[in-house]
Amino acid sequence: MEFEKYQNLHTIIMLKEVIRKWWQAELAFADKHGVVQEWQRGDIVPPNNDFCRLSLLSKEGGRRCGQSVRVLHEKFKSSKRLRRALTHDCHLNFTIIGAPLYIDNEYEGMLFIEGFARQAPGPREAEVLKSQIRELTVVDTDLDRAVARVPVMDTSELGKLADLLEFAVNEIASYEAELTRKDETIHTLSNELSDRYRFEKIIGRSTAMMEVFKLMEKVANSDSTVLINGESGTGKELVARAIHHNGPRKDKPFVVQNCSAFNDNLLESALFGHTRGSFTGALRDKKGLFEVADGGTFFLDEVGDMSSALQVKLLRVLQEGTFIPVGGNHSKEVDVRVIAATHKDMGELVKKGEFREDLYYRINVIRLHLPPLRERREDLAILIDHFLRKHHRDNQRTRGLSPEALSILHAYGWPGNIRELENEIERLLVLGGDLDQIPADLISSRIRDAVVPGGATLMSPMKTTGKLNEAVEALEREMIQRGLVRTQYNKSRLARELGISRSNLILKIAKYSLDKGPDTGDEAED
Ligand SMILES: Nc1ncnc2c1ncn2[C@@H]1O[C@H](COP(=O)(O)OP(=O)(O)OP(=O)(O)O)[C@@H](O)[C@H]1O
Repeated sequence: MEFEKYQNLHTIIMLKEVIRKWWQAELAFADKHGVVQEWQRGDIVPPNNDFCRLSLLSKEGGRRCGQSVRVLHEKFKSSKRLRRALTHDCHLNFTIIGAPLYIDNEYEGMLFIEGFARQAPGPREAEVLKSQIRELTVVDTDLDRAVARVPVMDTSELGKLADLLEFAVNEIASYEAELTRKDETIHTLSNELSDRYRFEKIIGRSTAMMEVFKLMEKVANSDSTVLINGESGTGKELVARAIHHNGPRKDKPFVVQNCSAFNDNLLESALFGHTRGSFTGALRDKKGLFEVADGGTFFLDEVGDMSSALQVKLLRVLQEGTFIPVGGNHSKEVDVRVIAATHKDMGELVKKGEFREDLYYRINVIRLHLPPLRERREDLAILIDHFLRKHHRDNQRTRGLSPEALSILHAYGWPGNIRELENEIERLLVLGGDLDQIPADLISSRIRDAVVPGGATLMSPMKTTGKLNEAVEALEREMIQRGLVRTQYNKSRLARELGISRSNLILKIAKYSLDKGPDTGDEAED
């Protein structure tokens, strides 16, 4: 379960605010394996308690913090009867309080707050704390001040916090129950819809696509000519096929020709066929595609690119159902439904005299406009999901995209529309096939750079006022700190990612006291 999707719940936003304001603490979530995904990703909001901050941001300390959270998680996991908030003392002897989240009677993880003492540390406890933290990391803070600032919570405060946490998990559970109810309704509705429309390969829930489906349903059973208008990659051919396969001509051929693919002579011969000897190389009679499509549907893509001579011939087929092959004397008769498509503004072409007005009115009987992906962003999530399933190979491990990868895909403009999206997802599945989640750094640099220039990650908003050099240092420190956690302290890899030398990175790590000391030699790849 992804906790990210609850971050925007009004209740969770309010609770986070209240907890920050009254207890200067951060609400966090450990998943059903006891893992705090945000910590794992290096997305650590520095806690108010300096000891916890120092510990969480150091390698060994971070491991121990995770371990302490897991102990409380194991308690919940071991018994379904434990539904109320519980506390546990962490490796630094501070309290963690957590409440289990149950969805559909299944344990899904716990919400927790950590890092406060039940009473102010006495001199002996203070000494123990100081020496514990010095063992874990290089200390950049006045520890006596840190001891004095340790947040303290008495039993009655703790009770309030427990109530809030229990309230939050109940809110999430009811939200999920509501979603499941909605999903079931949508499922039933969409089953009914797909029975009616049977356009199941065309994915889209946006209002714009619903209009398209409605119109498709109307035109599928008629014989009218349809003009599909839309940018490249918006699904014009897919829609044309669906109209054909859902209409009375479905058992007859569906033929496709792109009118911009050939020169005029070749296109004429491809469309209408030719007779033997009609031009050099015409060794025998050849059927044209209109004849091949007889009884079925002819999809003429990029119809706006047709020359005026061919426009006349097309008009004749549409009006009379007849044509004369290249070099022939006799006209042939066919029964073909034409679906034309273009990415151009046909009205404009008519105005400029580049497209015959009579032909335009003949093919523009029913106009179906396919909106570009950037105008129906609400379809992005289901399209991504659809392509992940479509291109997922059997026994492939990956379950989906990381939250950061998803945010980048959602922020991108998709000039190449659905084709571009499909290609990108297919590529990501190939590259990230063995990873649980596909990380953002596998996304094509073209897309990443368009969203976050320079390849930076999507970070929390930075300070935009104050001294520039301080802000730059703060950003540098944050990028290195998160990068160290993300790469599990693999400095060579991080230096490569940041585009600096390894020795420069080590200098910066020392400058910002981000490591415990000299290399321990236990890095994954160094
Ligand atoms: N709504 C959709 N749901 C699922 N797949 C889609 C959808 N729209 C398009 N696709 C997929 O995107 C790709 C491009 O679609 P298609 O070839 O129909 O676009 P087009 O508008 O005809 O493009 P062009 O104008 O460049 O020929 C195809 O693989 C198609 O299956």
